[in-house]
Amino acid sequence: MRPATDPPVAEPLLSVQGLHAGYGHGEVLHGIDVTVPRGQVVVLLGANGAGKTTLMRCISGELRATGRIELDGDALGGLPAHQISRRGVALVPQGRGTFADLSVRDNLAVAALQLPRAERDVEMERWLDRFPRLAERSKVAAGMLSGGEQQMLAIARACIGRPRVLMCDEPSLGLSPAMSKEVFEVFEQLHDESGLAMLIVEQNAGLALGVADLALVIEGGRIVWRGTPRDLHDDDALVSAYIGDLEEI
Ligand SMILES: Nc1ncnc2c1ncn2[C@@H]1O[C@H](COP(=O)(O)OP(=O)(O)OP(=O)(O)O)[C@@H](O)[C@H]1O
Repeated sequence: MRPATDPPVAEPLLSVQGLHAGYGHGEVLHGIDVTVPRGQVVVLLGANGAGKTTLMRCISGELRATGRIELDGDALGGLPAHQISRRGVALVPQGRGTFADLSVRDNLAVAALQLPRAERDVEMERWLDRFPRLAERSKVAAGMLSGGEQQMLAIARACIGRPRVLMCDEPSLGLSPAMSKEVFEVFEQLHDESGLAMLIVEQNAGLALGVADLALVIEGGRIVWRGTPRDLHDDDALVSAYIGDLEEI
């Protein structure tokens, strides 16, 4: 494994420097540096318990941390989660974070509340057009949707506020291989259409690296490797530790 040195990167959009965080007295992240360049997709790989979710929770303002978190040069550290979301950082959490008892349409309506009133309906319709399966089920409670439909709804909810960075924690968790592929196709389309920058945590490394511009490996709360998917592919130790099946790259 080679040292975690920075390869040349495009202009940073989201930048995390020297981040320390944990729960109670136990530190989980020990000085994390992560950059999501403008218009790029970054995939974060790592074993269970390495700190991936914790990092996303810190960036989204759910968990306090020390260190610097900046979006386009503006400090986000210390801001409450709703303000970080308004600045343009959206998180699709593990477990999707939709309201199970609300209909698909109402889930979108709640997410649209962050937009100016005049734009809410248009934006909701845009996302229902975008996901015809959600449009067909717009009156169905989110809790009654399939896992894949719930994931699409969660992505639509996150995107409705027009984020500048979309973070997604284990989007394929519990989904069939076919549905996981569909979710990653959505990421690819979103990225191609609008150059949306993304930070994705995903266990299915083959699938995630297929859409990634950059990959990071986190171990024990430290970033131990960073590079392109192709670099990762060439590193036998990393492949056997984190990937196994590279057919998707
Ligand atoms: N709410 C919490 N309270 C105490 N410890 C926690 C809490 N959440 C996570 N941890 C601990 O922090 C460490 C990092 O957890 P985290 O969920 O960030 O890892 P992860 O890389 O996302 O793993 P996974 O793939 O299992 O979700 C683990 O040791 C975990 O047990």
